[in-house]
Amino acid sequence: MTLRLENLCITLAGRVLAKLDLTVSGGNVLTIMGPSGCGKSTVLAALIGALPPAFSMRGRIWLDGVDVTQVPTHARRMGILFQNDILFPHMSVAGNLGFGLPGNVTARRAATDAALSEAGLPGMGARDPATLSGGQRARVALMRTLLSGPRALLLDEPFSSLDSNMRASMRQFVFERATERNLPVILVTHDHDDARAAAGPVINVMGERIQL
Ligand SMILES: Nc1ncnc2c1ncn2[C@@H]1O[C@H](COP(=O)(O)OP(=O)(O)OP(=O)(O)O)[C@@H](O)[C@H]1O
Repeated sequence: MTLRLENLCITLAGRVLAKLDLTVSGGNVLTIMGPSGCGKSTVLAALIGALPPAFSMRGRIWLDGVDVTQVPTHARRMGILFQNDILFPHMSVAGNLGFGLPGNVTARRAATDAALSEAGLPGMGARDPATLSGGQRARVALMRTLLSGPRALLLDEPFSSLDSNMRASMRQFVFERATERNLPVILVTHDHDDARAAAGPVINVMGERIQL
């Protein structure tokens, strides 16, 4: 799968905030870094089709050769993961994983069981998410996103609430899942170790290369 940002230009009050023209192919990670407030999260909001009204955008967004610029968020199939991604507290782990999944009970059960195993949590579907560790919750949040069948994965500081050991293993877990599924990934981070581990190009919101 391929994600292409064609001459994307995002403005806020007449000022250019971000300018990107690039392609990310499946299994590759593009990292966006830059100071607080420079527009990193705004770029991701534009990609999922949820740009706040204060901003305007020109250019096109392509997923696998399909122009999704005007496709509404729910139909766009961009998976996004945030820092401190919240699992629904009133649902079990399996309930979280199966939320919104199509198919009958048996099909949903099979999908959530497979996701639990992949997350290293086999048989833990009935658990209350509050009883999981931070790393376990992060893996469930990723698997929930992946179960929705995204065609690209956007990561907004998804590792920053984890301690450094957990952070390294979660990074590896996320990048492996994305590679297996051939998903293009855009990672927003402040962390140089994250950027190095991503092993792809590192740019700012103007598309300029950053040397680590
Ligand atoms: N809904 C909004 N309406 C108007 N301006 C906004 C809105 N959301 C963010 N901004 C402004 O847009 C700019 C970019 O914000 P954004 O959240 O994309 O930055 P960021 O690079 O992700 O920052 P951080 O690293 O702190 O998360 C900032 O100047 C911010 O104040």
